[in-house]
Amino acid sequence: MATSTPVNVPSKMKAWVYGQYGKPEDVLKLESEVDVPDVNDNQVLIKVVAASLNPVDFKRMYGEFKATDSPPPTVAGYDVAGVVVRVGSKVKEFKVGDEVYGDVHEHALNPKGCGTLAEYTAAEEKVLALKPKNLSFAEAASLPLAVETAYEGLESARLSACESVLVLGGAGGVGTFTIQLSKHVFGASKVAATCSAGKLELLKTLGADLAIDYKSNKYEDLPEKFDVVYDTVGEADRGIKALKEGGRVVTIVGGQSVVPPAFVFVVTSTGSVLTRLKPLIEEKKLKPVMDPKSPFPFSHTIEAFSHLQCGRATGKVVIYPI
Ligand SMILES: NC(=O)C1=CN([C@@H]2O[C@H](COP(=O)(O)OP(=O)(O)OC[C@H]3O[C@@H](n4cnc5c(N)ncnc54)[C@H](OP(=O)(O)O)[C@@H]3O)[C@@H](O)[C@H]2O)C=CC1
Ligand SMILES: CC[C@H]1OC(C)=C(O)C1=O
Repeated sequence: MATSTPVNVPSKMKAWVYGQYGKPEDVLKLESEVDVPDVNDNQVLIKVVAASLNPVDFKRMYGEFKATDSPPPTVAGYDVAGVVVRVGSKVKEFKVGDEVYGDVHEHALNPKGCGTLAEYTAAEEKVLALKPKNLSFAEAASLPLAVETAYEGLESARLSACESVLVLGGAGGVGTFTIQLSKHVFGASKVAATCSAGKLELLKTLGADLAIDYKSNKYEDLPEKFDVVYDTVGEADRGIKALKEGGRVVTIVGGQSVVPPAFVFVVTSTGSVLTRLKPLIEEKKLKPVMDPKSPFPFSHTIEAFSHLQCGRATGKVVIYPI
């Protein structure tokens, strides 16, 4: 069992909380007397240094997943980077003082416990990893849910070395990691990706061999076809038309009719993916991509949500300092 020196932890904290489903600007409130979460035997308590936003945050707030959600009141937020201040009795991998990061909700559509848009959060040991020393807390907070979705989604599509991939939505939180992982981890022979005209060069620096301006090109009409299409924008049906014989479309966007060879993928948060990618992160072969407006200070979280909801964020929207 990890040994630890007790750290003074207050009983109350600031946190962004919503008591009912609705739009962030209507229901999300900064409260100052929220109970600091307890930790069970398998959890650690984290002093939050940075957090990042994901579309699932506002979709959950709208009530899109109410059938499987833990009902409000809810502390919002999935991604965290911070410092361990307390460990449960069965925690083995971490000790007080460790710098950690992760997506605290193992099952994105069935989230339980405290979110990360708070001064403290609690998380199961298995969803966390040690923060790479070459990443700031803000950079680290930008990775977990998006990079795990990119990695696990590519695994589910069985992208293998020397195969080709088309990423629909290459400039987003998930898309920027999907390009990098396809090239530098999965060894794709050809990586193509779509974005608007102003982001073409960014996608090439991330590893795209071909960046397609989706506003002036219909990718499914291009002569080149792909083994895998990774859809982050809800275009699985069009993606099928861009496939080679035997190809497959992995889509991460719900609410669309999806037929084989397309399938829907939903991320499972696990620190093991972050640990597996740690050498690549330390070698700078896998890099965080922060939206130019990031980071937003904790007090500006509503503005951060508005920016993310516009659907034009480039890379990740990060909340720092907290
Ligand atoms: N199933 C799962 O496990 C998960 C699902 N998701 C879902 O995946 C989707 C993407 O998430 P995330 O990457 O965080 O989203 P982002 O908000 O980060 O995506 C924003 C990006 O999308 C790009 N974009 C928007 N429309 C298009 C389009 N038609 N073609 C190409 N690019 C486009 C924009 O680029 P531009 O300005 O150039 O248009 C922008 O850079 C969301 O719906 C999210 O809910 C996310 C994570 C996990
Ligand atoms: C099933 C798609 C849903 O799951 C996550 C994590 C999102 O962001 C979604 O839209």
